[in-house]
Parts: sequence; C-alpha cells; structure tokens
Amino acid sequence: MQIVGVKGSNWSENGYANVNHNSNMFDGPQGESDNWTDLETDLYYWTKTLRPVQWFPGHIAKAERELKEQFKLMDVVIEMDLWLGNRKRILVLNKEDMITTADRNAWATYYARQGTKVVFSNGQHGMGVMKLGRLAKELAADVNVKRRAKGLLPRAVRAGIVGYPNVGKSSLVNRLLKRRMCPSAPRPGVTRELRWVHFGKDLELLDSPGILPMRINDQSAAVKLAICDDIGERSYDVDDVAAILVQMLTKLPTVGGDVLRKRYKIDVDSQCGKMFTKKLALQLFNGDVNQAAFRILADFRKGKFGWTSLERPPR
Ligand SMILES: Nc1nc2c(ncn2[C@@H]2O[C@H](COP(=O)(O)OP(=O)(O)OP(=O)(O)O)[C@@H](O)[C@H]2O)c(=O)[nH]1
Repeated sequence: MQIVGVKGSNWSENGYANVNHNSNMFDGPQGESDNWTDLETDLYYWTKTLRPVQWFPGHIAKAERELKEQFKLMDVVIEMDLWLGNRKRILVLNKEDMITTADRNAWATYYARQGTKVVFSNGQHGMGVMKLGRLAKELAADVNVKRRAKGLLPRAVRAGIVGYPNVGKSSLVNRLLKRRMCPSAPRPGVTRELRWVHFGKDLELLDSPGILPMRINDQSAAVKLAICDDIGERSYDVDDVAAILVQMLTKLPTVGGDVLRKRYKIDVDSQCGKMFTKKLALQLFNGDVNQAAFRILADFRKGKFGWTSLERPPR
C-alpha cells in the first residue's frame, strides 16, 4: 500500500503509488528514471519555502505509547511500511489495486534485494489476505516451538498491525476476520484505540491507530503523505499541497500537463501550481481557491488523472 523521504528512516519507502496502466517494465528507459530523480530534486526546492507540513495529534502520541507497551506481547509485527524494533515482520503494501505491474515489480524487486518479505494486498477485496494470515502464522511458528521445548503449551500467535494512517490496516483486519470488527473510513485517524481481536484459535491481531513519526525533516515526503490523504488536513496548507501536486503531475513521466489541461480546460505551467489553482477557482468556485485546491486533491485521490506512482524506489 497506499502504499507507500529519507532512506534509513523509511520515509522514502512508503510505496504510495497509483496506477500507470501503460507501463509494464520495472526499470524503464534511462531517461525515464532520470525524470523521476529530477522530480525529487524539484520537489525538494518547491517544498523548501512552504509552511512545513506538521502534525502530531494527541491520539497518535497516546497510541504510540500504548503500542510500545503492547510490543511486549507481540510475536510478529505486520507492518504497513513503517519502523519497529527486532520483531519478525511482514511488510504489507496495501491498496495494490492502485499500482501497476511495473510499480509493483519495482517495489517487490527493491524489497527482495533487501531480503524483506512483502505482501501486496487489497483491503477492500481481500486479495493477499490469506497469504498474510499464513505468513504471520508461519513466521511465528517457532514461538511455539520454543514454548514446547520449555514444556509450555502452544498459544495463539500475536501479530500487531502497524502503519501510517489511512493505509488500510482496519480494512485488512476486517478482511482477515471476514467481519467488520474494526472501524474503517476513507480518511486518516479513524482508529483511535488499540484493539486485540482473535483470528481463529491460532492468531491474535492488534489493530492500531495510524502512526506518524513525531518530527519529519523531509518535507517532500510529508507533502506526498498529505497528497495521499495520510495525514489530517489541519496539518498542512491545502492550497500549497494542491499547487505542488499540480507541479508534480506536470512533471511526472506517467502523467504530464496535458492530462490536467484536458480535465480542467486550463493551461498549466510546471512551475506555477498556484496560478493553476487560482484559475480553477475562478472557473468553478467563484474564486474560492481553497475549494479548488480540495477538488484537485480529491481528483488525484480518485485516480482522475490516470494512475501514477508519486515515487519509485531508489536504485
Ligand atoms: N483502493 C483501495 N482502498 C482501500 C484498500 N484498503 C483499504 N482501503 C480504503 O482506505 C480507507 C482507509 O482504510 P482503513 O482500513 O480505515 O485505514 P487505517 O489504516 O485503519 O486508517 P487509520 O484508522 O487512520 O489508521 C478506507 O476507505 C478503505 O475502504 C485497498 O486495498 N484499495
């Protein structure tokens, strides 16, 4: 998943990607990969002068504290692309329906090179969920081997599901359980409490609220999280983020300015997303720039510009 910065802190590894149905190669021509790199450079400069995207809602701080307590109980961590100690882990890239085979191969190859187990899943339709359940049980099997060796009875394996807000953690739990046990909705911050649920007699799952690091120095990554609706709207300036999205779309090898021109019938300059938003505001929203910015972000999140990765893995 959607999913989904700074190498080492995992911020660049979010895999947030939408689909480009036309491409089916991972590496692509050299020129194309240069374009992705140039885009990262542009993004760095565009975001430098903006009001920083900043967050840390109280419920995340509380959840992080509680999650650390619950770690003691976990055998396995089902990680929606985040951090976490030395537990056995399975990395889930959810919202796989929003990436192409090319994007998928790129991220799969990238993680395979690092020896990280990855499951691509779809929290809405359940694809990948069986594999996830099976892997979690497999990974934790030696918990019970060790218990048996100590003369203890086997017990259910405990797996914590952790990741950024709105990436589909609760949807995956519900899919695994084939029941709606955990609240899920298309906005960040829906899950507020940590919650253990039984999955058969062998597995216990912990659904947790989306977690974001306390501070983020990489504003390019923060803006991408905002674009993908993984942080609350109060943490960023919607006009700024929409303007950057416009600039990104014009430069993305998989989209380009024509897509925007066609959809809104407005000319676009790759260096001036703000002007574009203003024109859209005049055209559709009586000059209300905020509404225009929301429209652009909403259209992107619905895949109205076609599908495209916001980033590719580092080479
Ligand atoms: N397209 C698509 N949407 C998904 C998928 N999985 C979940 N969603 C949608 O993404 C939105 C967020 O899903 P949740 O399960 O609430 O996400 P969460 O990670 O638990 O969110 P928080 O409570 O903020 O931590 C919902 O609208 C889901 O229907 C998927 O694989 N593909």
